[in-house]
Amino acid sequence: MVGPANGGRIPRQVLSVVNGGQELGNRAGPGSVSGSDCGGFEFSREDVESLLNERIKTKAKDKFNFKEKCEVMTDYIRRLRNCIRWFQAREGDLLLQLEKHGKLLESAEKKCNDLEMLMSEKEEELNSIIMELRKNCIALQEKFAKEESDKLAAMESLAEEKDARMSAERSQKSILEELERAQRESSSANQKILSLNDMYKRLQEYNTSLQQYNSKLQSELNQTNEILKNAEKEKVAVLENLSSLRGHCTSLQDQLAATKASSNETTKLKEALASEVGCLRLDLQKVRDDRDRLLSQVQDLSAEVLKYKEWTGKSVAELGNLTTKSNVLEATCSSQSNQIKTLQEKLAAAEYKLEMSDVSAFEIRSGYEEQKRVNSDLQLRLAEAELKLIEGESLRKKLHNTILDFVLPQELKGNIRVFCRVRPLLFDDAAENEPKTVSFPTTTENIGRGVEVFQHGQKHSFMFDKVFVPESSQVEVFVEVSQLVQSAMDGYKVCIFAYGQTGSGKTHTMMGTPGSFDDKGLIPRSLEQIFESRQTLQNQGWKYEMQVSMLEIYNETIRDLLTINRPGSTESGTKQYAIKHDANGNTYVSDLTVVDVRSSREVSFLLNRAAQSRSVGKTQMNEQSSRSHFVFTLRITGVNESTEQQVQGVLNLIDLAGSERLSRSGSTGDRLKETQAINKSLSSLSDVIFALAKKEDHVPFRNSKLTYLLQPCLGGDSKTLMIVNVSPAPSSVNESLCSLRFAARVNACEIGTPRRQTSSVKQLDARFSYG
Ligand SMILES: Nc1ncnc2c1ncn2[C@@H]1O[C@H](COP(=O)(O)OP(=O)(O)OP(=O)(O)O)[C@@H](O)[C@H]1O
Repeated sequence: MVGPANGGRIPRQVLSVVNGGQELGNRAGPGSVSGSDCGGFEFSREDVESLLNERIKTKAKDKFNFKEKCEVMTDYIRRLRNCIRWFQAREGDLLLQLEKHGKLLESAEKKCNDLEMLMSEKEEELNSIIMELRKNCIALQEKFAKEESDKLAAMESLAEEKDARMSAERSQKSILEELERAQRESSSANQKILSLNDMYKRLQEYNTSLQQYNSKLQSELNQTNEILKNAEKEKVAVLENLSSLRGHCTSLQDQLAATKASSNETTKLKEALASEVGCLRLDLQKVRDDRDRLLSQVQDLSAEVLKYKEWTGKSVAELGNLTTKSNVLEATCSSQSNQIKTLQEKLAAAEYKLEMSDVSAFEIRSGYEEQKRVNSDLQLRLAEAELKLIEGESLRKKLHNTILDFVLPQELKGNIRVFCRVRPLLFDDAAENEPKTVSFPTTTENIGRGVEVFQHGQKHSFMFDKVFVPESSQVEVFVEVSQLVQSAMDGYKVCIFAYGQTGSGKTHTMMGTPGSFDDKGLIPRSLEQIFESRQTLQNQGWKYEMQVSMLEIYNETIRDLLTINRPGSTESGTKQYAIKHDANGNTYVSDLTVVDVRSSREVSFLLNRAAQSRSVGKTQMNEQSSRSHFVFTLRITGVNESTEQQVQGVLNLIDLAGSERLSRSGSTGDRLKETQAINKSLSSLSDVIFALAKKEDHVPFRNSKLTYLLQPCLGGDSKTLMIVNVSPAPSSVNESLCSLRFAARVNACEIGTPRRQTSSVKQLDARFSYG
């Protein structure tokens, strides 16, 4: 290819032509040189070629577009031609129409002139009307102005009314809201009323069902009481039967033994007689042999005599000798015959005797067999009776611990029950001329349960589970608690404590008068009952082990009352006894002496020993006042191997130190300290009881040794009885009221539910504990 003569460069003007007259300055790439710098040769050949190619491409595109445009234009021209043709065809019609329209236009012009005339007339008319209207308008404007002012006033009043209406609307709205609320409330109240009615109905139904249940319970109770009575009667009858059977059995056994002895004797006699008969038979044989021998001798001698008689020549002397010899022999022979006779008689008698003894031996043997049969019969009946007794006893236990507790509601009202005992007036009380301060209501519902105290002419009434009047004996008090004591044998933790002011009769109630049969207190009586019942239950396969410990809490210090102090030893006084509760709810005191006991006599001995170690002192109110809390604990472990049952009961009997007011007790020095310690621990006891009653999260058991020791009895699952002792002395009325108020609050408490501690024999835990 031949390029331009300027070395392949194309002048800018040429490019401009190629490019359709467009300037290419703005297309210059990097490295291009401006025209002024290069004397008109600005672009390279390649650039131009690419530009040309581009231009060719656009031209080709434009050509294509132009073609399209041509086609459109051709079509357009064709349609225009069609139109022209159509117009040419319609030209005549259109001319005719034009003419018609000219005429019409003329008539219209005419009409228009007429109308103009009419219009001018009308204009005049209208002008007059307008004038009139203007006048009217002015009048109307005046009226309008008036109306306007009226309107303004009306608007103002309207605005006022609007405000009023708004406020009325607002108040209406609020009233409506209130109404709505009231309606809602009313509907909810209605609903409530409905639900209350429903609830009332349900309550009524519940009430009737409760009443039915109550009457059912009552009838069940009556039935159970009947059953209990019958069981008791049966038990008594069985016991009587058993004892008579036992008596009969022992007499039969005695008879049997006597019969056996007489049978032995008879056998021995028979054997002696048999040996005697043997001897006699031997003798007889001997005598018979002798007799035979002698007879043969006599015969020989007789033959000799005959021979001698024949012999006449023999001497007479010799003959005489022989005769005497023969006589002697005959005499011997006859005496021996006699002997034989007597021996035969003796033998016959012995043989008769032997026969008789054989008969009597047979009779005795048959009698013995008969006795044996009767005896086994009796043994069977005895076993049956014992079985019945066991069943009766277990029924008693069941009834006692479920139904009785349900009815006399230790389990319904919690584990604390309260008895009150008012002691008789003592000589020291010196109240002869003073009016009585304590009395007992006699109404049916209060009798035996109510007590009234009069202070400054005002009556204060109290109700407890049981109230003992001054005339009540120790036995009467014990009868009421004996069932509770029995519970300890059945595996319950039982705690009985006496509370009251100093000199009110706590020690009398708990310990009584030592050595007196009638005045024995709860502790010795309980122990007697427990050991008696241990004896009875032994026949049913129960084996009980008892352990005793006794301690006192004096000035917040524990003292072991069973420790054997050598003279001068202060071991017990210095030892630190720690109260511990383990994970199983058992409480024990470290290092405390625990003694195994087998009889109530052993316990009495220990009680005497403890009584000698107790801290007692004299106060203005009591000659022999207990200055410490005395805690007697009997742990009972019973195992029945035949039924594989095991029970663990604890009996805590507590004689609390007397509450007293410092002013009245006349305490000073050590006594004052004692009294303060006593009062502190008693107030801790009341704090604990009230915290439990209120079901508070924290119960201050640790505030005193007494409450910490009794923690399982107070807060746990034990059966607790508080006996509040009251003095009827008018001088003690304030203290009596305090004690009774405290007891009444305790009585109203509902704490815990008693639980029996039973397990299988394998789970036996022999450790000593308080609860
Ligand atoms: N029920 C009663 N019948 C007869 N006498 C009684 C009775 N109760 C108490 N007494 C007599 O009252 C006196 C004081 O009784 P007791 O020592 O038992 O009181 P206390 O409450 O234990 O006193 P303290 O707290 O000071 O030890 C004693 O002489 C006791 O014999």
